[in-house]
Amino acid sequence: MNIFVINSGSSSIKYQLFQMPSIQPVCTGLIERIGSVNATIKHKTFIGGKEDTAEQTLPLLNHEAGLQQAVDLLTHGANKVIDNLQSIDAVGHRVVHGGEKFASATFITTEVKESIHKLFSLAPLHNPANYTGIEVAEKVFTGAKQIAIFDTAFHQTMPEYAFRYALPTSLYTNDGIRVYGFHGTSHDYVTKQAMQYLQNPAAKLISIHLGNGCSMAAVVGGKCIDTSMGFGPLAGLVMGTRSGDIDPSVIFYLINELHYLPDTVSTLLNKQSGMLGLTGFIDMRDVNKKVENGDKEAEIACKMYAYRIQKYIGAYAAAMNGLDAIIFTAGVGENDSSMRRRICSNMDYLGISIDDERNNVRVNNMLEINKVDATTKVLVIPTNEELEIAKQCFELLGGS
Ligand SMILES: Nc1ncnc2c1ncn2[C@@H]1O[C@H](COP(=O)(O)OP(=O)(O)O)[C@@H](O)[C@H]1O
Ligand SMILES: CC(=O)OP(=O)(O)O
Ligand SMILES: [Mg+2]
Repeated sequence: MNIFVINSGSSSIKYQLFQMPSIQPVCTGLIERIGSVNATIKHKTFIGGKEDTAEQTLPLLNHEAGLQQAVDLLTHGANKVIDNLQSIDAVGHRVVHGGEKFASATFITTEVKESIHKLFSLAPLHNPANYTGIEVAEKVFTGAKQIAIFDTAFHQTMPEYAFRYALPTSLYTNDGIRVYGFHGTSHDYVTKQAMQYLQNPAAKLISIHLGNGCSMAAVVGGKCIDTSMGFGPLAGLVMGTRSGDIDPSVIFYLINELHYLPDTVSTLLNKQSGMLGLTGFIDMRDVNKKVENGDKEAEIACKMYAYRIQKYIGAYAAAMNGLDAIIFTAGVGENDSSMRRRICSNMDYLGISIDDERNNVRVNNMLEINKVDATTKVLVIPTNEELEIAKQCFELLGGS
């Protein structure tokens, strides 16, 4: 069964084609800097044990243009992997916000699309791009089932005392204002890997997803009990362009005293804050270069980024009344050993202590980086949201 997975981010698209039940992709792709004249596409194919990569830089003004390009690469040129688009049986879409409605993989109908559309304002960097992905896929993969996998679904197991805000009850019951949580597919994937590795199906785990968006989840026995993002993907950790937790009084001050408009505040917190606001750079590799050159602002930004994560680790160890392992994943979590070192410093009270030599090893699969005698495991686990999405689609379609 051919399953094509689309993971549309704010400025990137990741895609993978699987011939399920094989979990080895036939091809993978990464399109970055969408919205610019210097967008890049990296299209990798894995056929007959041979890996091939095609790379190009081109103008891509929006997600639609990006997806069209990906579709062309699937069916044309030296790196094509299928003869025609009709051979795709299902398209799995990562959808960031699904509200309270969706707790598992869902066939996309007009009503499902409406629900995704209604949530645009709560996930402004993501749901519009996810929606475009669905519309394009419906047009080009006309023979395929369209399936949505929601970032919010994994967090639906949170207890009510963890997902409610202390606001008047009607704002929850009538208006759905509560914690939803995001990156669920990633937290689900890496915690399952960790449980298997630890051979402990009841493990108390903290999953730390550090990409452009960053979030953490406390997971006991495979079930999420708390997470750092909230009503939208803006709360919690310091991110590439998002502020994470701030006192809501700041927003009133911006509006009432500094005369910001609500939309300008939204843009400020979603697109101009985080590492970008603190250092002028979104990409942690650029921030790290500034730190190496002795830049004080970049140093304090990295300290803030790590300190926020340390505080959440403490909170989640308390929430779970114990801790077996913490997991680092996504772009920064998987690749940035200096940030992992910062986060794991002065955490021996919680049994967290990393081995510098192991922390600096670079591999593409799971790595245990704690000292051998540390009581809490520290694992680096590459996430694979696309594979998890393909598996959930396959299951929904009756495969096993
Ligand atoms: N070698 C590296 N060192 C530090 N950070 C890295 C490295 N490689 C990637 N990153 C970070 O990973 C981020 C992207 O992570 P990713 O999980 O792909 O994010 P997203 O899915 O949100 O686009 C980049 O912004 C960059 O900061
Ligand atoms: C929800 C979210 O922040 O996703 P991403 O990290 O892909 O931007
Ligand atoms: Mg991501």
